[in-house]
Amino acid sequence: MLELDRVSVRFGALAAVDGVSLRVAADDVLGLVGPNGAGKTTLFNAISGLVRPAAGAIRLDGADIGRTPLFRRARLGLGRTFQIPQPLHQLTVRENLVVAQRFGTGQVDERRIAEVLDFTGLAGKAGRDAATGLALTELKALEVAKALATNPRLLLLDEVLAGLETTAKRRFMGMLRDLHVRFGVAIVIIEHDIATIASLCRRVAVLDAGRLIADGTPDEVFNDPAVRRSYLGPGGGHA
Ligand SMILES: Nc1ncnc2c1ncn2[C@@H]1O[C@H](COP(=O)(O)OP(=O)(O)OP(=O)(O)O)[C@@H](O)[C@H]1O
Repeated sequence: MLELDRVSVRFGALAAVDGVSLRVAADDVLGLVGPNGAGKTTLFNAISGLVRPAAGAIRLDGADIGRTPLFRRARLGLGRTFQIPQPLHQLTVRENLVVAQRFGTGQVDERRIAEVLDFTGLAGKAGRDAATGLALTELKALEVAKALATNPRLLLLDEVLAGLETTAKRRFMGMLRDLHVRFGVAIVIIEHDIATIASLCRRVAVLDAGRLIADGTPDEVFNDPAVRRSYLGPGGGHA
């Protein structure tokens, strides 16, 4: 469904994303990993329309969306979350979903919102102030809920699991697996923890200094000498 063809993003002299070609299929759960500053978030920004690539093509279902505005990409089925949850201040959880849904679909679908609140475990918190009334796990769930409210076919998840303690992380991973099956959404997830990626994803892509250096099953990728050198360090230990 999504095809990146030699995509590059530059900030001045820095090639933050450097000639990346990658395909994501409708049934993929793809892990995107790499050291800090490798270009993962920038790649998400290019796909979702927050930054414009200096070169290369981004295609969704074969159509070039490289110059398509952000909201239109959302309406084509691209959903994303942000690394640092930023709910709208002075709006409730439910109102945050309404705003996100209106942006991403152009309308408000109460049934979908109720379904998403229920699915993400936020139904009991729907009336809370989203910026001040939620714990970290709930804030992360709200990020996913906002994206889900827009009926995405592909969800880009930027470190949604980071900072969660073990039990909450396990529950959250279960929710992501269910989401993939129940809503038929393809997932690309940025995550630093290798064990998490290996358990959640059938496929892993590795970025290093803006370049894609590996793309395969977790087994293939994490045993690739180039990945071990660059991502895991010279000793091959955990990052
Ligand atoms: N708006 C910007 N202006 C200038 N440089 C930027 C900008 N955004 C990102 N960069 C730089 O681009 C490179 C890639 O950053 P990016 O945030 O995409 O990496 P990342 O792999 O997501 O890192 P992390 O794992 O730390 O989140 C870094 O060197 C970063 O400093």
